[in-house]
Amino acid sequence: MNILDTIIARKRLEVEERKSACPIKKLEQSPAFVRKPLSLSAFLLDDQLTGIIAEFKRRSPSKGVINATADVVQVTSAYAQNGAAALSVLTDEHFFGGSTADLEAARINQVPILRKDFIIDEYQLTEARAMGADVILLIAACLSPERTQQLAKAANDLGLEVLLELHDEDELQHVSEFTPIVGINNRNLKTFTVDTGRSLALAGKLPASTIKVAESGIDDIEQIRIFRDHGYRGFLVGEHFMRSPDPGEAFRQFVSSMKKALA
Ligand SMILES: O=P(O)(O)OC[C@@H](O)[C@@H](O)c1c[nH]c2ccccc12
Repeated sequence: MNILDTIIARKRLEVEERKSACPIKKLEQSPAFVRKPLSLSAFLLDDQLTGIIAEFKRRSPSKGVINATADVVQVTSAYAQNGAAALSVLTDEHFFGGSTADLEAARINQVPILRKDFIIDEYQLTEARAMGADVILLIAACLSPERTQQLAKAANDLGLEVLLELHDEDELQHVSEFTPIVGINNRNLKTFTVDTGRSLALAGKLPASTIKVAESGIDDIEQIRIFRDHGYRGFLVGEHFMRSPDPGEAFRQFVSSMKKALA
């Protein structure tokens, strides 16, 4: 079994446990349920912002512990105050050290929040809405095209936007009217190999109207310039900031150099 299969197998059990612990009706009573979600598309297309979706990630199966001490409110607030177009917050506990509480804490910020998790069931969409997320991730590598469409439509019906994550050309069939924002993950979730050429290779194969996001392995401004030249409007960056003892400050410095370099 590859790592993605292992994660999904565990996720299925977790979701069943969560369903019995907290019925949908209860999730729907959460205060976050009545707020109007923010639009990732609008924030990504806002030229005053950077296009960066800045991630809060404590650890990962490929890298182990990335940052054991970072404070979610401090870091995500620094991201938001320094031009992040959106926040990505890991909510998977077992493999990434994230939690619902992390996302709820990040909600003090007025920028879109992506619930970064492995979504396989409608219940997780209601959960995402209840914890205050604006956007959910759907990973083509662990869903059939039909299932992707169903989940994307259900997410839209709940007022959530979707970031559809693809890794290769075969997964293009997952794209539908419900997924106008597409991320190309440079990391293969089955083998962990990272190749930023993935985003470049797939850029031209997406429908022209797609809002494109380059994901993973991004650690310098020159890469962002190249992605932009290939039509990318979004850049999902985690480790490069989280690796720093002060990820918020690392983000601020990155953005300041980026403004100078890309002015
Ligand atoms: O830390 P990086 O290399 O900057 O990558 C961020 C993000 O793209 C990565 O965390 C990610 C992309 N898709 C995922 C799916 C699940 C978990 C994590 C991810």
